[in-house]
Amino acid sequence: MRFHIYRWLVVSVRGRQWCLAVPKREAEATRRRLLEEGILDRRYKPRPEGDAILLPVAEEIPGAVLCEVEAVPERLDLPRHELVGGIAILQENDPEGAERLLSSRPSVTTVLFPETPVEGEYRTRRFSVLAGTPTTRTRVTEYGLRFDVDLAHAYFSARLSTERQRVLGMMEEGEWVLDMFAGVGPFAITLAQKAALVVAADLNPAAVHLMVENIALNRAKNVIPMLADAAHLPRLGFKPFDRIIMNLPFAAAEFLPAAVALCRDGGTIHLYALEEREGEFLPRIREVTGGEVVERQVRTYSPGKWHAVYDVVVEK
Ligand SMILES: C[S@@+](CC[C@H](N)C(=O)[O-])C[C@H]1O[C@@H](n2cnc3c(N)ncnc32)[C@H](O)[C@@H]1O
Repeated sequence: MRFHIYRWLVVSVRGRQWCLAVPKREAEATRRRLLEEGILDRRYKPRPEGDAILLPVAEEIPGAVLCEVEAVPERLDLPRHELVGGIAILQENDPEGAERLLSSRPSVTTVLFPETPVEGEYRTRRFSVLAGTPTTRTRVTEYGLRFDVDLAHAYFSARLSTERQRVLGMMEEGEWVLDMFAGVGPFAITLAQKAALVVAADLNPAAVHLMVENIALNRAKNVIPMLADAAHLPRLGFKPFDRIIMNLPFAAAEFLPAAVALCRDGGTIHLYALEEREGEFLPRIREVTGGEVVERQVRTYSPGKWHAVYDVVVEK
């Protein structure tokens, strides 16, 4: 993600908080992106400064500066959390904070704490229930689509909603799309709105099970779900795809030769990768194609690491 930053340091004695200073015309779109990524610090009020708006952020992300901002009194005592449908995921194991959150937010029915990071081949986490209904299953509404998710059994991130819309915006009507690591189907079902056909594969039976339900829920009749290892897809004799989604940030680069084999000349691959320096995966991409590559930051992952997406035009 790229922000247009006005660089200056606002010095004050109290209430100093990391903020992004963004031009007023971009403030609302940036605020929404930061909110989706769980980076906006809603304990503090954004405020105008000259021709910019200062948006409080929860961590020192690139371009953030220390500013004085006013607290939002009624939210001060709510723990930091990420919302996925009716589930709130806390960053800290705080059962009392979980109860406060549950009673102050009518849309939240369950509060979870992740006992593990995202791990394993299926990219899932283990959770403990801190408050509310003991479940890891919920329904997410995203840009008019509905996705049933089970956070303990299949990967899902609400923080990628803007990214899915970005890719949808790049598409032409009638494209053939392949989602190699489709999870419960959020990319596949979103892109099906413009595609002629979407083939959506995943190795995790629980993810494919939910994807089948989500296809039906959204009446996406042009999505074909598959329980499959992406490595086998080139052997299945598909017509070359116009667009390929590779959202397996820890290992997607290993599948690049398979993706290039499955893509038509002039088609686009969206490769998601976890990186520590800009352009880290460019040499891997250059091993398989010489086409145009545009890289952008999707979201921060941990200090010094971020999720990047490479939009790669395949040249054969
Ligand atoms: C980071 S998740 C992305 C899911 C989905 N695209 C989304 O955005 O919600 C990666 C997915 O890849 C699946 N996966 C891992 N290795 C795979 C493989 N070799 N072939 C197919 N799917 C695989 C996992 O089960 C997981 O659901």
